[in-house]
Amino acid sequence: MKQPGILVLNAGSSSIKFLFFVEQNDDLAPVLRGQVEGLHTAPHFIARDGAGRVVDEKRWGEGTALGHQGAVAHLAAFLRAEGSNYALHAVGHRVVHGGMDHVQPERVTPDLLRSLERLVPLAPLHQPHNLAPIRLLLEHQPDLPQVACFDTAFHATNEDVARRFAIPSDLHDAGVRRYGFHGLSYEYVSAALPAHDPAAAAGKVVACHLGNGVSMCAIDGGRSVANTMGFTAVEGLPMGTRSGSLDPGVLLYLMDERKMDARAIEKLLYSQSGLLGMSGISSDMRNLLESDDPRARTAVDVFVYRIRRELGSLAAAMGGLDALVFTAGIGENSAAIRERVCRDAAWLGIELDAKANAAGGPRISTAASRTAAWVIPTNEELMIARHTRRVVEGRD
Ligand SMILES: Nc1ncnc2c1ncn2[C@@H]1O[C@H](COP(=O)(O)OP(=O)(O)O)[C@@H](O)[C@H]1O
Ligand SMILES: CC(=O)OP(=O)(O)O
Ligand SMILES: [Mg+2]
Repeated sequence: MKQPGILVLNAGSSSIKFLFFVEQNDDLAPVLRGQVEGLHTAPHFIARDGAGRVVDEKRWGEGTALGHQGAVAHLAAFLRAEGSNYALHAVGHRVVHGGMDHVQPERVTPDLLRSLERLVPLAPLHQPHNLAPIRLLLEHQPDLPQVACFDTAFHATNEDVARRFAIPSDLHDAGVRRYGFHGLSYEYVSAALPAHDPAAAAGKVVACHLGNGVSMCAIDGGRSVANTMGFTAVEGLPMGTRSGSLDPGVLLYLMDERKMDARAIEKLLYSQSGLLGMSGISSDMRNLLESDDPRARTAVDVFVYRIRRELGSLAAAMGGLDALVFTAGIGENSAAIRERVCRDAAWLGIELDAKANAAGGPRISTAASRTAAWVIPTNEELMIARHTRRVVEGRD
């Protein structure tokens, strides 16, 4: 008999990541995982089994415009062959923006898809790509259960005061408000923290999702109370290629004096700013940390400085701090960035254990540290698989 499984898709702007989960000891375990990356440059597909062995790989030549549709078609063919021991039971998708109306994982219907399409302008780098495979599957396999899991949903617990921009309230009522993102990552980290630090998990935590997209979240008693990202995933901290927050007056200046239109400003803020824009070298933190170019140093300094300021702000929003948690590509892998952030946070009671930090944690603060610091690798895909199983089967 074929083992039923859940396929999870996390479709980004230039890559599609997938994992195939099956039931194991009451939880879900990945038996296949992989990605198609470089969709617009030199596409590369790689798939591994549960033990990490490469089971399939394909490279397309430089300049091949495989696109999301081509990547999904390749993935479907791979899963038909390699996944023949498994039965595809349901598909779970990461969808970055759920807007005002979608605050928990939902079964996909044509109506839901139409509603999510209206949010494309609020997440131009993510939403169109998140929705493309949903649309394809809805067309070709309408009976296959699909579940959309939203990055915004975890922040639905934020109070009104944390959500409002100080603009006329009719705009707020129309949805121009702060939503917050990386919620699947924060939800996973919150679910994992009690096993490490039950007292902090019941208390006040700031989690730092430092990846290509970067945000920080204040979590009190397991509930999100504030997030550095807002209406779109461009607010807050500087990111790989996104600017983070800037004086709205800059936008008016760019329009009036530089004659830039919305598309040109979008390109500037989403694709040409952040670490890449400041350094002129790379959006990849590894390259900047290795470089001795002063512009690379400036980019890293600004990145760390903004984290320092946001940490104070998020701790203030909760009136205290019991633990700081690092996650995602930079947070999980860069001891140097963690060290700088923790040293800046000494005033909040964090005392770094340099050896533990160099070793990657999980606990990177000393036993005597008043406030704990942890490294907890995120797992957005497992969170999506769990949500998908719950929505489709009505159980956890
Ligand atoms: N060892 C490392 N040191 C510093 N940065 C790292 C390291 N490994 C990965 N990163 C950084 O993590 C970022 C990508 O994070 P990731 O969470 O994988 O992003 P995505 O949002 O694409 O899932 C890149 O800036 C990359 O440079
Ligand atoms: C919401 C967001 O910024 O996502 P990512 O980190 O995948 O770009
Ligand atoms: Mg990410």
